Amino acid sequence: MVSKVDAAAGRLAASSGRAPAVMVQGLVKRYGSLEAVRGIDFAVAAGEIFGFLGPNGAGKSTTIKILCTLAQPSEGSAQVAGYNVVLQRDAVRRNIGLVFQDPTLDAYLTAEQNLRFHAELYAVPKDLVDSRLRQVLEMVGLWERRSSLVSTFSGGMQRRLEIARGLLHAPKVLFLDEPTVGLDPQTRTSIWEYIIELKQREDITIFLTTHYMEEAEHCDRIAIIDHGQIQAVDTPEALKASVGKDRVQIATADDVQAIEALSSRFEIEAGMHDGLVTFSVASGEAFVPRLFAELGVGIRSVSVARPSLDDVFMSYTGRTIRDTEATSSDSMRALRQRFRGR
Ligand SMILES: Nc1ncnc2c1ncn2[C@@H]1O[C@H](COP(=O)(O)OP(=O)(O)OP(=O)(O)O)[C@@H](O)[C@H]1O
Repeated sequence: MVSKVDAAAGRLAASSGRAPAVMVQGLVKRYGSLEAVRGIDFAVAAGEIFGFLGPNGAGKSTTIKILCTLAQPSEGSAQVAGYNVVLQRDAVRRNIGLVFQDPTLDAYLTAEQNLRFHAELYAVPKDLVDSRLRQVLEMVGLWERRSSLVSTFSGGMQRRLEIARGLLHAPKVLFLDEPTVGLDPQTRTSIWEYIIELKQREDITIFLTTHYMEEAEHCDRIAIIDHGQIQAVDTPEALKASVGKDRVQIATADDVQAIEALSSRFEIEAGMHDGLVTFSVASGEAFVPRLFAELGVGIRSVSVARPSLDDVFMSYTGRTIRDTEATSSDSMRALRQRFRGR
């Protein structure tokens, strides 16, 4: 029998002409009696930007830890860059880059010294180090600042340098945990420009977590994870289409009467939101003319919104993204220390 993930991986391989960069099959992780990851399956195509979204405690960090070889699965298996994360741990580690949300740079070294140290750790061939160093520093716009101490860098510059460092050893898969958390909107935009450029310039797969819905829009595909299970995996467009309803908000001359009329004439359940009568319909565009013609209550304004990723998230997890603001810094800090100290 062909499993769901095999079928998905087969489609991915056929569409990209290459083996999947990440393959996860029946993955389970238990901490004592707690099942943090409950049998998940997914595949990430080579060259994809794949986003992992989920509320706090959903199992995102646990899954990333397993993929980065920092935790052992209780059941199931995972391959990264073609290597088994349990049986071929060193090969996996050589082929991945990690960027975590907390700074991991040595602030009292220059940008270049930080990168050279990393090159040694990862045994980048000596004759390649100079050219590679220049390439990644230019990519993140820090070549001119290579001799400055990291302590003089802004938060955004440090994050860019972290990304440059994560790329130095030319990993096949780059894991980014909340790459823009804590940064101002302008810096977040510029980090995303680097991520998208990275995908075009380097032959790399990017696996990231984010709780910013507008960032999830940049991903080729998103997996929504909740209570240790994957609730949905698809492109942002397809996920939004799956919600299938537009949100209509109207300002009326009499809101109570309008809500009653929507119920009696159209069998639509409406409520008040932001001081406006609010409801969902399959096609806002088609419904609005009927609304004006048949509601029987004065309408002062109408707005129609297509489903957002927030609506998608809500429909799959029952929570808004605001409830899920990530506070995983402690666990990621521990994870990073273990990885660096190996
Ligand atoms: N080392 C551990 N020992 C015991 N329980 C753990 C351990 N690590 C994680 N958990 C539990 O496993 C579940 C999943 O945690 P995980 O950190 O993977 O979630 P997450 O989606 O990354 O959330 P966050 O964004 O808050 O980090 C949570 O209930 C968490 O408390």
